[in-house]
Amino acid sequence: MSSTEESQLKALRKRIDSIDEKILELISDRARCAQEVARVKMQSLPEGESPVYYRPEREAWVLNHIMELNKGPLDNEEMARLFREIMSTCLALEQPLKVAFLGPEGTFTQAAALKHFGNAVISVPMAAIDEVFREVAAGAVNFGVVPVENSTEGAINHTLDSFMEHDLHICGEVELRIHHHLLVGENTKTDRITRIYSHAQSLAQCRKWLDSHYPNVERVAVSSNADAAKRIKGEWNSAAIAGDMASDLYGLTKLHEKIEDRPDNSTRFLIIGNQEVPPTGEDKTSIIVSCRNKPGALHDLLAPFHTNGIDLTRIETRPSRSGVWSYVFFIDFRGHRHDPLIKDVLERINDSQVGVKVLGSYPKAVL
Ligand SMILES: O=C(O)C(=O)C[C@]1(C(=O)O)C=C[C@@H](O)C=C1
Repeated sequence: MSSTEESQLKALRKRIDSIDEKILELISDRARCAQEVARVKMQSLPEGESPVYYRPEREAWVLNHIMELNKGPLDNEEMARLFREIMSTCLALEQPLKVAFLGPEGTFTQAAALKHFGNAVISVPMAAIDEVFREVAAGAVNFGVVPVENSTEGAINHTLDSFMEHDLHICGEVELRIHHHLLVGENTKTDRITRIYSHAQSLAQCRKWLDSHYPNVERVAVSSNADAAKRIKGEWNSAAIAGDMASDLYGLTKLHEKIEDRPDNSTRFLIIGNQEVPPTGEDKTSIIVSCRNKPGALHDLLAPFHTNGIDLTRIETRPSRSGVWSYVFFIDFRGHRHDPLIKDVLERINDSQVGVKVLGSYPKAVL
């Protein structure tokens, strides 16, 4: 390196050091503000109530605001991710959040939980979707994260069914781009792979790629792709399909990257809790409606949405679990349950159908 380069580097690093010192001071200032916020939340409480530290509507506002102000060179998502982590750490000063997710460690659901809450939360793996619901309902954790739909494979029925059994609120949503990789451990000779493990959904999402690259290799469905990654660590000549988190966690090698059949493969996850979230202006609402099995029932159900100009984003049908109702619709739409037009729709559906349960209104995914 020439002496001119060396002196340029030295000067730039001096500038970086001074900027870092300012950032440090500002982050500490922000953290002290969050501690003050916690104190205010404590003091204004009615008798017997506990403070609500986590405020998804405020977090969505902060992240959207940062993205509006951002002029680069970092792109909006990167900048919001940095602020996501700062807020996560500030919240941990107010209250360390415990978040249950569909485990084991290294699943896409854990990646979604950390994307939504940041890395300062305590994430707790659960063996099944229903266990995540039960853990939240029992108050053992503050929130839960469960997958609800995949762009290639459709609805996650276990999640929809669990909503019928538990009285929990949806407090948020996360969308995650799902990239699958073919992973191997150090004992596997890459030309001798005889088995490929993954979750059934992940095998399905990579079906065409597997058909053309490994048509004669046995595909074994296991309980999660993180479990697949864990298994092959000690096995000879087997591979797993899983994502980055599982690959890093178990120290595996990526033999082929991004092998999902559809490049836009993504999964939507829901945050479940006990808290109702106020409007942000960019919200979604999810409801369950049970209908009588009569001609025109679906038309009658959807008509109020049409007349009030409400944008439906998803509709799923599930068989009803009680013998009384024959089918149940899960409907997502834009807007908040407190918006006048939506209040009106909900009242009209309530009059014409057997039952409506509002699962929650929550900010549209920011990141
Ligand atoms: O504004 C609040 O209510 C806060 O608690 C502060 C803060 C933040 O760090 O900005 C932290 C946690 C909340 O979830 C939202 C925002």
